Amino acid sequence: NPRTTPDFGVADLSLAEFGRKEITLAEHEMPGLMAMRERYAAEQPLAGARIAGSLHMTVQTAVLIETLTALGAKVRWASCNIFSTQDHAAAAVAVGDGTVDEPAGVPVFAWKGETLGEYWWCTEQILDWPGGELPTMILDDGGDATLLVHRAVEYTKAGAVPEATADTPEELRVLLATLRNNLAAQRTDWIALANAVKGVTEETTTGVHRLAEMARDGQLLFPAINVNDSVTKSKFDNKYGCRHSLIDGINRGTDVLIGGKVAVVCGYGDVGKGCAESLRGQGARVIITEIDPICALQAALDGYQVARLDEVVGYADIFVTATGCLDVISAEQMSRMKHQAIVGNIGHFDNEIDMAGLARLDGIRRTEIKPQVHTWTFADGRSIIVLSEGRLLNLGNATGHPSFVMSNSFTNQVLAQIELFTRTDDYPLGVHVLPKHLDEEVARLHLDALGVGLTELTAEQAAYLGVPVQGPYKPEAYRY
Ligand SMILES: NC(=O)c1ccc[n+]([C@@H]2O[C@H](COP(=O)([O-])OP(=O)(O)OC[C@H]3O[C@@H](n4cnc5c(N)ncnc54)[C@H](O)[C@@H]3O)[C@@H](O)[C@H]2O)c1
Ligand SMILES: Nc1ncnc2c1ncn2CC[C@H](O)C(=O)O
Repeated sequence: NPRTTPDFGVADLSLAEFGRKEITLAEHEMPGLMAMRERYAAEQPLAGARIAGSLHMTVQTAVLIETLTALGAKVRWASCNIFSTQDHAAAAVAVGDGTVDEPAGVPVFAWKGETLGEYWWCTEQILDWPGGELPTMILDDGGDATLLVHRAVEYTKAGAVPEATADTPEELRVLLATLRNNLAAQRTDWIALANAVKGVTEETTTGVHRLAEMARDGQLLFPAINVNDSVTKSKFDNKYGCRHSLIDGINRGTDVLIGGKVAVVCGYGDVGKGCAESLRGQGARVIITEIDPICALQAALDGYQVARLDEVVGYADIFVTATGCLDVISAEQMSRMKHQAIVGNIGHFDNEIDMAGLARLDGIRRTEIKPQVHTWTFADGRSIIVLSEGRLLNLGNATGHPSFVMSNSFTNQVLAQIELFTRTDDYPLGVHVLPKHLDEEVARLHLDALGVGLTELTAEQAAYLGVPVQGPYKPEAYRY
């Protein structure tokens, strides 16, 4: 790749100084990660671990990476989205304690604005360790690194990579081409690599969905920890993180006044709840679409109109998909939207909005306003504004969630990496969650920073509730 120095694939190493300044600010806002460094500095629980990381290469992720290395791990990193990298963070991690001329940090293969071919090339690099070493852990967000390993093993055993079909999504079409080249070059013994991997820790809802399907179909090659369903991840990052970063993306992308407008949020799960609150907080009249009667009822009792998309597509001003599903907004529905309606997605993948169908409409014309902001003009002259080409707009048009909420998510990632690397036998093939006492510990690590005064249970109260004085305080089935 033309942008790639021999060991480091970042956009511009000279941005490292700026990145380091923002990483230093972020560390102060990430008490959970900094506590991990303090608590485990002597023990070095990740010594010997070789972690292949595929997660948005942001300032917050830089603090995660440098926490993993502080605990003894060796790391190689790529982003899990072509638009989400913050180039100054990538440069700072790559330079590390070295210099721009002699970077000595973590090999990073990520830059904002990757092509799909570059994206899968970067993902190959985090699995291609020097000196014949193999990765022993994967840290994934959305499951693309895990998918590449599983497909590479499958095609190695089959002796060929299948051809794409007419309806193969572009992302997977490029993956097939990448694997065809990789297997032809015989650079990697994928079966040995999969056997070397002790397990994967998965960040997000959609990645967990993929893992559950692989486990159900008996295809999982190594155990997984579902980090997303730690309460201190999904009930914080997914909700409060999106509450913060959704409007950041809309504002930076369009500068349109949200107040007074009609905004549609598709999906009222953890992410949709944060999005709806965010838009209502700006004075928008928020309408929810949902398929699940329970979430639809929640939305209604939270005071939102709940409607079918077709009923509102002609008069709403802003549309946000937050479902983890596919084809939520069709090209035909976009063709019925108001002039300059804003359309964006905050779900993990770009299949929530039918961008391919939009591009196939007769007479459609795409105009770049600025990177990650495009107008799509229909034959009759009306246009819509699409953010980040249908990819997650909070990281494509803005900088994603703030450090404090990512500290909760990433402290779970560090604990999950330690659990899976040091206690592998406790995690048989399948998809697991962290025990509740660790979830509560993550919350405890973030209370002081907010001045929280936590009430202590007396022994009598604990006996009455039937819980230990120090917790866990809730049964596994409890829904926070
Ligand atoms: N951009 C980010 O920073 C960020 C952060 C966390 C999660 N995510 C991603 O956001 C997506 C949603 O995550 P979540 O944790 O809220 O999942 P969730 O399962 O809690 O919520 C999704 C909701 O969408 C609903 N839904 C599904 N298909 C629908 C459809 N066709 N129309 C309307 N509603 C539909 C479901 O019933 C569910 O209530 C996932 O892809 C996840 O990986 C993104
Ligand atoms: N600031 C961020 N850094 C890294 N990843 C981020 C950031 N904001 C949102 N994300 C997406 C990860 C999130 O936990 C998810 O579940 O997708």
